[in-house]
Amino acid sequence: MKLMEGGSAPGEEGAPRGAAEEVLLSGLFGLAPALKPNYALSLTRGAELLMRRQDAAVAVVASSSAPVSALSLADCIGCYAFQRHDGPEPSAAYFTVFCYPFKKSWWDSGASRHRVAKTFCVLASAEAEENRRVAETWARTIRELALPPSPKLAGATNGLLPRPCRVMVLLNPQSGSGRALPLFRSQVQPMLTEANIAFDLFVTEKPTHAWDLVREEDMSRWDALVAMAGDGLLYEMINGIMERPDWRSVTQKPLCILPGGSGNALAASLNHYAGKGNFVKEDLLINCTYFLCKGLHEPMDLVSLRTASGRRLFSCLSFGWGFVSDVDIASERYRKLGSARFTVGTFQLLTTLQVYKGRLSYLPADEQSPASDSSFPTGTQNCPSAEHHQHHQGSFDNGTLPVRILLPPVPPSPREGGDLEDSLLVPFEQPVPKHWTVVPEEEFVSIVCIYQSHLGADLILAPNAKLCDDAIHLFYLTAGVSRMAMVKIFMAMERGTHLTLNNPYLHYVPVKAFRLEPLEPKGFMTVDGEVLACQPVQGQIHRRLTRIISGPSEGLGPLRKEC
Ligand SMILES: Nc1ncnc2c1ncn2[C@@H]1O[C@H](COP(=O)(O)OP(=O)(O)OP(=O)(O)O)[C@@H](O)[C@H]1O
Repeated sequence: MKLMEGGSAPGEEGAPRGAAEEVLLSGLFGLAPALKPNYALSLTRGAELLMRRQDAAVAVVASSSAPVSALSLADCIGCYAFQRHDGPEPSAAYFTVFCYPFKKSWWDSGASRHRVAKTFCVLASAEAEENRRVAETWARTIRELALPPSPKLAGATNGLLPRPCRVMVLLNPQSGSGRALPLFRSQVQPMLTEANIAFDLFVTEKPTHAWDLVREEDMSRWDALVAMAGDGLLYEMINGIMERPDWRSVTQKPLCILPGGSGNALAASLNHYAGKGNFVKEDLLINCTYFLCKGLHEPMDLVSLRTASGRRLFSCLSFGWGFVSDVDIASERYRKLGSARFTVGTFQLLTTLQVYKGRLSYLPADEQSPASDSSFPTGTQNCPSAEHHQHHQGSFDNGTLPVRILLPPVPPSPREGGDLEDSLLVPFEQPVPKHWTVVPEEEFVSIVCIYQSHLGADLILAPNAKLCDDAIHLFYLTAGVSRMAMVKIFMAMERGTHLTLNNPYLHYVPVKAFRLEPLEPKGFMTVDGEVLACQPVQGQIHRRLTRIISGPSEGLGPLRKEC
C-alpha cells in the first residue's frame, strides 16, 4: 500500500488543477468474500474510489488494462474497519464502504438512491495488527473524503454534525398511512448505523406529545432533533423548543425531517433545494435519511404567528385559509391513500367551491420598515403559545367540530435572553402600519402564506423560495376564479409553473409580514398542516431562527451562497 503525503486536506479550497486525480491511497485487496487480492483500489483527492479487477495478484496497479469502476464518495455515508477473529483468516482485516448513488430503476424514468456496500479484505501482512492499521487508514480517509465540502470557508453559514453523534428521533406512528415505524426500522435505522449515528427513539402516543417532550427533555444529550413523521410533528417540536427558557441555544441545534406523513412538504422542499428532482414516498425518505447521514445543516427562517385569541405559534412551512386549508383538513379521512388524499380532496371540494370574506394586508418584502414603538412587546404574555394546550384536532365536513383537548397550563419559566420580539407587527386593536399594503379585494377562494417551495411532495407553490430568504411567499386566489382555471393552476403547480398561466385571479407577492382578518368565521385555518380556529391572524418572518439538516446542493460550488 502507498500513502501519498503532503498537499492540502480533503475538501480544502485552492488545490491545484488536476489535484482531483491525485492518488492519496492505493493498494491491492480482496473484494469480500474473496480473501486474496483481486482488486486494485485507488483513492483520489477528488473523492473517488477507483476499483480495477485484477486477473491475478498484479503488483503494479496502473499497468492493468482491466476496466475501472468508480464509487463517488459524495454518495458515501460511512465506512468502518473491523476484524473477524472467527473468520477464515484470523490475521485479515476488513473495511466496508456504504454508498447511496443514484440509479435508474427499470420501471421508472427517474433515478433514486440505492444502497451499494463493498467490503474489502486486507491481507498484505501476516500480522493482524498491521492489516488492522491499513484497514483503519483506508476507512478514516474514506470518511474524511466523504464529508460534504468544508464549512470552514469564508462566509459559510453551513455546519456539520459531529461524528460519532447522537440524535433524538420523534416518530408519529399515525402519520401518513401509518407506516412510519416499520419504515424507520427497515429503511432509516440501517443507514444511521452505517453512518455511525446513534439515536434515541420516542414514539409519540398522542397529539402534543412531541411538543411536551421537546419542551421538557434535557437537550444536551443530542446533537440534532429528528422528526420521522409529517410536517405537523416538526411544527410541534419547533413550538416545544420555543417554549423553553433556553430556546435561543436550542434553536441552534439542527432539526431534521424524515418524511413519514402524507404531505411531506418540508422534506420535498429540502430535496428541491438540493437540486435532485422531485422524489416521493420511500425515495424521498431515503434521500432525506442520506442528508441526515451526511450531516450538513444550515439556517432556516421561521414565521411567528399571533392570533387574536392571544396565541403565539411558530411555523416553518405555511399558514393558510380557504380552499387549500380545507382540502388539507377534509382529506384527513383519506389518510390511508397517502399523498393521493390531496388530489381526492381537491376534486371533492371543487364541486362546492366556497368564497371566504376577509381583509388581507401585508408588508412587501422590499419595503423598508420605519422603526415602530408599538410593536408586540416582549414579556410572558407573548410566550410561544402557553395555550397550545387548547390543541385543535379534528375532522371537517363530516358534521363534527374539532375536539379540544385541554391539558393543564404550564407555569411560565424565566426565559434566558428574553422573548423574541415581533418588531413588524402591531397589536390587533391598531390598524396595520401606513406603509403596509391593504388588498382591495375582500372575497377570496384561498390564501396561503408559504415559506418553503413545496406545499406537498408534488406541489411546488413557491419554486423560488429558499430556506432562509427572509420572505413569506403570499399567494391568494380572489373570488371569481372558475373551477376549470383552478384545475389548471393545480396541475401546473406540480411543475411549479402556475404563475406562467397569468391567471388574473391568482396573486403572488413576497412579504415580510401579513395580517388576515376574516370578516366571517368560515372553515378552519391551518399552520404547517395543523388546524387552527378561524380568527384574525398576523405573522412576520424571523430570519435564520433555527437550523435544519439539508442536502449538499448540486452545481453551486463547494458551498451554497451565504443566505
Ligand atoms: N400517536 C399519535 N396518535 C394520534 N395523533 C398523533 C400521535 N402522535 C402525533 N399525533 C398528531 O398527529 C398530527 C399529524 O401528524 P403528522 O404531521 O406527523 O402526520 P400527517 O398529518 O400525516 O403528515 P402531513 O403533515 O405530511 O400530512 C399532529 O397533530 C400530531 O400531534
